[in-house]
Amino acid sequence: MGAMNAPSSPYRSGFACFVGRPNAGKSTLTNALVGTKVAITSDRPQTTRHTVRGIVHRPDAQLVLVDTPGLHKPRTLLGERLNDLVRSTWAEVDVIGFCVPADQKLGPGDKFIAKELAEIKKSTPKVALVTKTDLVDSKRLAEQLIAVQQLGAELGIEWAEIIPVSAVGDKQVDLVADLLTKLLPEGMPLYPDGDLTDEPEQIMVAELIREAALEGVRDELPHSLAVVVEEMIPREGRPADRPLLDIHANVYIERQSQKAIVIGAKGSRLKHVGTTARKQIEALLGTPVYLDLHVKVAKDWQRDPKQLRKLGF
Ligand SMILES: Nc1nc2c(ncn2[C@@H]2O[C@H](COP(=O)(O)OP(=O)(O)OP(=O)(O)O)[C@@H](O)[C@H]2O)c(=O)[nH]1
Repeated sequence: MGAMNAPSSPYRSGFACFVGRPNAGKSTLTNALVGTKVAITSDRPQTTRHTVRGIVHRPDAQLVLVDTPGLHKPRTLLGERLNDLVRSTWAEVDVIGFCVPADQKLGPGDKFIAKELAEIKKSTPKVALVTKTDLVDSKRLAEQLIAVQQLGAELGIEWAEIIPVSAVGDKQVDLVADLLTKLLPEGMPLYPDGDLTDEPEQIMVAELIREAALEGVRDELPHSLAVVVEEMIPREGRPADRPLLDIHANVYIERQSQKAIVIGAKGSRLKHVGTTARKQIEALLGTPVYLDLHVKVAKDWQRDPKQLRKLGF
């Protein structure tokens, strides 16, 4: 039978990244597509600092999602590095998804990013994703779809697709995967089946600690906190059925005065941060963890290239 039928569609593989202003729903959509929590989401902007990949495996395609930090107006060296990282990621991927939330009018932030997008080579397909459709009625959604269409026309971007999607409401998530994979080049699988992310574990662990340390004090320490996992080693002499992973991590802040905020009265806050992070790390790695946290001052690390390198930027 097979020989007479139209040839089956070729295997496709490649990279996609979602761009959009902070809080546009990029991480949540990545997680919904991959089906497991890989990127760190939060209801506060700019928590995604590292390139985190999620991998969608399909019988006929493999879609590797590269999650970038939000592009923003650089104020510090760190800001510039992040923007460079974003741009170099855009230039390398096979398809770009431009995310705009349905519940907010297009603003200068979206235009700033769309303008950058217009500069990316024509051969890279660009898809517009109107996210969070569960938050609006159909009239508002239609308006947003038109606004996105017009923004593209204004800037000379030809959208390969404009797709409304709700990651939280699980509406059209599969369609997004279908349409993105169709736009990928033909090619072999890039990762072994079953891999969900190639983000090194230490970076994911550091992200979880950073999230916990920022909880509730983001206004006081918005960008001045970095976490480095110094080591992760299985505790020696444990019985095979009761393993324990020792994790030593440093929380870096910029100024001595911020130390008190992180540590709290008699160390109460740091203890809470440690417990919260430990539970999440245990869930991520599937093993009991002993987490040892130290708070250190790295003076003005955002402006110092040597410190930035040490902190992984
Ligand atoms: N109602 C609803 N909320 C959503 C949806 N997708 C994301 N959100 C919420 O919007 C907020 C931001 O989502 P993220 O996925 O962290 O956004 P992001 O674009 O990755 O943000 P940055 O990492 O700051 O760039 C979170 O509170 C999410 O829960 C959705 O489909 N529906």
